[in-house]
Amino acid sequence: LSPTLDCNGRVLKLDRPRVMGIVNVTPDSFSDGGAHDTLEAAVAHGLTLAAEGADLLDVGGESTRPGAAEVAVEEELRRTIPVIERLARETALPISIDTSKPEVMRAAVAAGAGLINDVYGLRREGALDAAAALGVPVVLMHMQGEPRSMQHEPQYEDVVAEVHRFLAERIFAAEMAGIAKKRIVVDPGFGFGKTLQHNLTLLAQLERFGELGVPVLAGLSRKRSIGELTGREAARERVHGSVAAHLIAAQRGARLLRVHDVAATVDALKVWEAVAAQAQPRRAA
Ligand SMILES: Nc1nc2[nH]c(S[C@@H](C(=O)O)c3ccccc3)nc2c(=O)[nH]1
Repeated sequence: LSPTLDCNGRVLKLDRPRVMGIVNVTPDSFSDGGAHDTLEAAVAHGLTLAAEGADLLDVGGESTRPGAAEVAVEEELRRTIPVIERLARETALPISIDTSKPEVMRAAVAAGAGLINDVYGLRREGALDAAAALGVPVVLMHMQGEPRSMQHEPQYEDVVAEVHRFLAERIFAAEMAGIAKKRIVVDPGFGFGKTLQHNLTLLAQLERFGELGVPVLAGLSRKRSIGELTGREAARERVHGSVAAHLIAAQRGARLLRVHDVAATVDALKVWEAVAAQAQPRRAA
């Protein structure tokens, strides 16, 4: 399987695991918090991740922190659109917009974004039609419940089967709305309505999602589960655990890894790729 995604003219090859660098444009991610400072800092951060070897940049304006209040569409636009415009001009990388709102999807693609990354799986009103009309690839992620409530004792009969079924249904819904299957990526949504045990089970059985016939994205970077396993309270001290988790995800078929720490992940994947190339006959160039 060597799919490529045409992201608004910028091609993302998924012939091997690729690194999606996270550019959070939420005031709480840059201490000064002023709008202009936030914009400059976000653009600078995106350029740094590009220099570290990111294959694409994921721009998000809404902190989907559990318990977080919804961000109004105007605020989300104010945060993300200027950053996407600047990054689209200053890097050749594909840019994804991390949003669930159709208005933000439209404005982001107009500003140069080439991929929609929706943690809500295009379930908001108008999202499916907006994504279909925009003609860019989409990431469909599983979430149980809503961001505010998802971590209140999440439960599953069989977490892999239930997440698998949800993603199969979202793929079907997307195809019915006119989104070609070759433009779809799926994601089990680590940390979105899952306990540590659920996340570990999903990672251990990540290959199951390859059965859906579309590329798989994994995003564990600096998440609570990594903190619980390593005892690292501070997010920035979870780099090693995050790299380990993403290497396991790559080993189990993930072709997109959504990470904060691009340089560390790129290095780990270079080691993985060299060995993977040994194991099989010459991989397709
Ligand atoms: N496709 C895809 N998009 C994503 N956006 C995010 S936000 C997440 C974080 O820790 O980055 C997060 C979760 C909860 C609160 C704050 C931030 N996580 C994913 C993911 O796992 N997959």
